[in-house]
Amino acid sequence: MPHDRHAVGHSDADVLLHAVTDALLGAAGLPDIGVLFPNTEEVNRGRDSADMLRLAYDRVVAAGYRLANLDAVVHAQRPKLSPHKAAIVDRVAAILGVEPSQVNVKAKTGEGVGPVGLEELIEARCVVLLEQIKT
Ligand SMILES: Nc1ccn([C@@H]2O[C@H](COP(=O)(O)O)[C@@H](O)[C@H]2O)c(=O)n1
Ligand SMILES: C[C@@]1(CO)OP(=O)(O)OP(=O)(O)OC[C@H]1O
Repeated sequence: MPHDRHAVGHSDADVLLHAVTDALLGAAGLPDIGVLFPNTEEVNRGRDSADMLRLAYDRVVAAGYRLANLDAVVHAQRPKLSPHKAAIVDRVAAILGVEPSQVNVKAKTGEGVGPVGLEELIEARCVVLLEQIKT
């Protein structure tokens, strides 16, 4: 999405995909993204977060779970996410190989105050519901 700022990270710093990744891993009782993909390893420099999300979800499935649905919120003063929400949902669903109806993405400004409102950072939170894969 075009913007005059960018997030800083060791990987590609995709805040939303990292939140989704950590929520999936956490719900399955697995180690977090920083343990699976340490920021001390060169292989993870500039790494595509979609790739990490895919691998993390493979771990979740291997642990016996699959996604029922997820709900994420991006806290960002700018840019406006609304025009892009459907594309973001479709992209997250495609990465995970699930239906777009299983993915919900919301956005909140910081109402102009605090680190989000002053555009010092953006953050994302995500909750997921997993179901056990019946064997
Ligand atoms: N980066 C953002 C932030 C918010 N929105 C949408 O704007 C509406 C109002 O947001 P408030 O934080 O003032 O409640 C709301 O519908 C958000 O989804 C956005 O698109 N992009
Ligand atoms: C995934 C990693 C890999 O470098 O990426 P970062 O962009 O540093 O993102 P963050 O979520 O702060 O920490 C986890 C890192 O291990």
